[in-house]
Amino acid sequence: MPGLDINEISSLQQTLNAALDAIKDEIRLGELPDLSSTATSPHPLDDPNVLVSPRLFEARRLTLASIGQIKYLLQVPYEKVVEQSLAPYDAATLDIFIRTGIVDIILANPRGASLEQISSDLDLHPHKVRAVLRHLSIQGWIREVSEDVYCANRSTLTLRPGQSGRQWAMTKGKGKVAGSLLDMITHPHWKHSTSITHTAFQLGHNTDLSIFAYNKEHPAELKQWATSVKTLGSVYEEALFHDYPWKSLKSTSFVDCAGGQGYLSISLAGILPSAHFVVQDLPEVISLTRENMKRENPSAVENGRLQAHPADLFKPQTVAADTYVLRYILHDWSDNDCVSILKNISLGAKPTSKILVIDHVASPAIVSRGASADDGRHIELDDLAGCKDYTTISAPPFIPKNFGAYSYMPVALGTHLMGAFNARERTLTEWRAIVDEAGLRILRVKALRAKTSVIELGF
Ligand SMILES: C[S@@+](CC[C@H](N)C(=O)[O-])C[C@H]1O[C@@H](n2cnc3c(N)ncnc32)[C@H](O)[C@@H]1O
Repeated sequence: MPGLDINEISSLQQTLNAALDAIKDEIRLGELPDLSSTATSPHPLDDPNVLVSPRLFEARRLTLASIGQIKYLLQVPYEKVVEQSLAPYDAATLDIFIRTGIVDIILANPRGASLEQISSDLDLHPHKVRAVLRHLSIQGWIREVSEDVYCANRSTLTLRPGQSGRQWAMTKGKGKVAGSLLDMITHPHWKHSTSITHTAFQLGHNTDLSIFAYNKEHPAELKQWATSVKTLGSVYEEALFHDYPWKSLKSTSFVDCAGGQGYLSISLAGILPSAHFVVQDLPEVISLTRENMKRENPSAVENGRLQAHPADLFKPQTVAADTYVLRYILHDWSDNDCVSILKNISLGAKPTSKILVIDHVASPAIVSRGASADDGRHIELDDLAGCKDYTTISAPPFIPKNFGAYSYMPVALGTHLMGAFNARERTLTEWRAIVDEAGLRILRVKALRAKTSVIELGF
């Protein structure tokens, strides 16, 4: 048939089948429960802090990437345009689901909540509630078990109060930034600027302030923003502690640069009992950090093993430590600012110090007809059978190097970082350019069973 690349569809089918076989195999070997879309209790695969085997982790990446590529092969382009232009309603319906309390009613009724019950309990119009619920059903947030009766599923569980999904979703503002992105990148005076005060954030919020200065003036928003950022760290904590060899660093002193409310250092203090930690951040954040530390580990605060001090990333580092950690920091800043942050750390560091950058390492979206990997290695799914140490596989033919649809979250987050900070997620080539410019070296990059990696820097 003209235009139909039979090799491509056959290759993707083969990749998808192999990935699904590996998932089934690993579920059996790991004695994990079967996956079910009707289950109402979480599966170990649902929690990023339950570490699944490296082969299972990679097989899931590959499955989601293959499904994405198959969809792009088959979907009618016009319908794809319509679907994508309607994407703001994906965010809007999720927001309505949580903020009106519809999700809580559905969660409280394990056999299903009827449209009538939901509408009358919340005093909302049933036609409007139905539109929202149908939208959410086709995206897998709930199940319509009989006409107009809705049940929770495994995805709904992350929207329970206190859960990471709900905490992330409660931070507003992405719509305003996205709505001003076109004006930002075509702005007559700002279009070539990389300043944090020349972004869609300023245009969408009608302010001159950077997102950090704006949050300082809006303490409730600062608290909510900090809570959602915290989820990005806490959901990948097990992967970070397990897949990166913290103990072999033999480091006794850490500075957690722009460490926010100190959660990373609080957790690291638990696994490295003889190390000392200094968390640095802006003065308005450090008071929250101190409260957290006292609540979470009072004895480490009393004996000085956990400290919090105000410090500016753009001033010379004053603490000499074995290790400096920058988690989710450099992706908020332009290249020049990143170079300046790294140079300022270097001013206080020892020649033997290391700097650990914990951030996403993006890959280009190149699709090749042969398997491809960033570093020239060739590792297939079955090479990971029985492996305990995590390593990434190479992208098979017709799967993008960045695993395409699987990378939606970091790629979209990168777009948001551009709109909010004039920053971005970087590829290894881009990381190298910054590190070279700062007079440092990349010692190694350790991928994690997460959306982030650890980039180890030295002098
Ligand atoms: C995305 S949060 C990351 C927090 C923390 N590293 C973590 O992983 O949870 C960015 C942090 O940078 C801090 N920050 C922004 N500008 C700063 C500056 N000039 N000096 C020090 N900290 C700064 C913010 O207050 C915020 O806590």
